[in-house]
Amino acid sequence: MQDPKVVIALDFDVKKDALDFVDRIDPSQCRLKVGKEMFTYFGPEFVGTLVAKKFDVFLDLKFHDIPNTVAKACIAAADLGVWMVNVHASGGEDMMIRAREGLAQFGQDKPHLIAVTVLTSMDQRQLSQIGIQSSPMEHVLTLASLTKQAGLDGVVCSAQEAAMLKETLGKEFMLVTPGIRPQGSDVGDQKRIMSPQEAMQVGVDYLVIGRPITQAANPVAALEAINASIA
Ligand SMILES: O=c1ccn([C@@H]2O[C@H](COP(=O)(O)O)[C@@H](O)[C@H]2O)c(=O)[nH]1
Repeated sequence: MQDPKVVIALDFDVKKDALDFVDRIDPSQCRLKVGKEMFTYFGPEFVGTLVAKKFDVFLDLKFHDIPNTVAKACIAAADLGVWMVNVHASGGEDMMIRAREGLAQFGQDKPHLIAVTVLTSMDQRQLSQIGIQSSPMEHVLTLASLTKQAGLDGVVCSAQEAAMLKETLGKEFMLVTPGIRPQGSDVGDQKRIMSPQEAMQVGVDYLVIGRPITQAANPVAALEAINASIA
């Protein structure tokens, strides 16, 4: 498969379980995401193991700190050979610019740099609890516009905002969407969700999918079914 669209969120808490799963899948069929849980348990060495197995790895640590610290963290991620790294857009334009500038030294080998807008687990009620009165759609647009202005490659958003963002910010601006739920799967803590097929139809570039695959009775079959549904 050229350019696999599914990025599996490998949120395992036992390294052997994760590696058993990884050994049953092919890098041509999906990419892998390592987030805060696995990175905290198993560290950079685990990321290196996945890279050595030829997987494209999205290191989803959502950096959010002062510009100098975030730039150096992004450089450390690039040193691991990851395909994609991210920061929080709410860290501001200066922080995002410094992160982008820090990665420039990697030339053609630099990872994609994207920014998280509004977490897919958040809805209008939760936004207003943290003092944001705009709708999720409006706030995603504000943060995605700032991200584009800072020269990053794209954003993490929900698929519900994809059509609006592609229309406003252009087709080249990459959209990476968690909160993907195949019909009938458990929604869990996600609020702004969409099915894999619908997400592809509205222009999403990469679908981040965790539990609907990793906690399925047969995770490999679950991945195959999703890939078939979006082929
Ligand atoms: O807005 C965001 C940003 C990141 N995530 C991460 O994606 C996966 C989703 O896993 P599921 O099991 O498919 O819900 C998870 O690792 C999150 O940390 C997100 O969900 N929303």
